[in-house]
Amino acid sequence: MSNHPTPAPLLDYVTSCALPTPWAQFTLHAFVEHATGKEHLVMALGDIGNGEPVLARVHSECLTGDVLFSQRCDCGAQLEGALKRIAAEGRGALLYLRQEGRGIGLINKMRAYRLQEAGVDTVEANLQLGFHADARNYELCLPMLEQFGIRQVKLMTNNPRKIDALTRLGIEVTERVPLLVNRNAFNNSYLDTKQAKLGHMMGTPVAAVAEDGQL
Ligand SMILES: Nc1nc2c(ncn2[C@@H]2O[C@H](COP(=O)(O)OP(=O)(O)OP(=O)(O)O)[C@@H](O)[C@H]2O)c(=O)[nH]1
Repeated sequence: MSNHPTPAPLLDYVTSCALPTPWAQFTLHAFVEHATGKEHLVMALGDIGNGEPVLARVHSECLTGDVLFSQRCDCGAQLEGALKRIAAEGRGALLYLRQEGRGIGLINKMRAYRLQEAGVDTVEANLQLGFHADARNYELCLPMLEQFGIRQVKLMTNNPRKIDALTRLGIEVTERVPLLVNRNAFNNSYLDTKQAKLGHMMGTPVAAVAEDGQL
């Protein structure tokens, strides 16, 4: 018998409901994180527990982009693009993690935006405020994916850190699906900085989410 105690669970699965969207009727699942009380979500579609790799997105909360239509980032368009792709495939999962502002929160992200308005880039702004360039970790993804029996994902991301993080957690990323959407005059230099300083794989951008969901 092992002397190692079983690690305490990071979060609890709480409940689910139907979530009709313009593209498909998802099931919304809610978890509560023990350490913070934050409510993390999974939008699921189709039979995601059948052992086949699941088209998946790990999406960090961005209230300004996801809800308030901000063009300063690509977050809202990525959220919409990912859901459209899952709907088109008829199967997939979007993990909605409450990691606003790359983990520094909304108010601090707004402070970082003010610094960017004064000329510094998105990474330097975080550092000037005393934060890491990217304060996120992805350990919650493991129990969230395990809840549905998901061990392999086709991950919609441009961020190599997400692929590394999931791989280290024991989730196999069988494929990376680029999510290049909504480069515009307001977020152009932000996206360039992500590529130059955070290692994002930005490839050839397209202007916007296409009507048919093909990105
Ligand atoms: N601190 C900070 N956070 C930002 C800024 N712009 C967007 N964010 C946050 O960054 C997170 C999204 O990160 P991104 O770098 O766009 O994307 P990613 O999640 O790393 O990678 P992808 O999977 O390719 O989208 C969200 O939590 C946003 O709120 C910014 O200028 N400063």
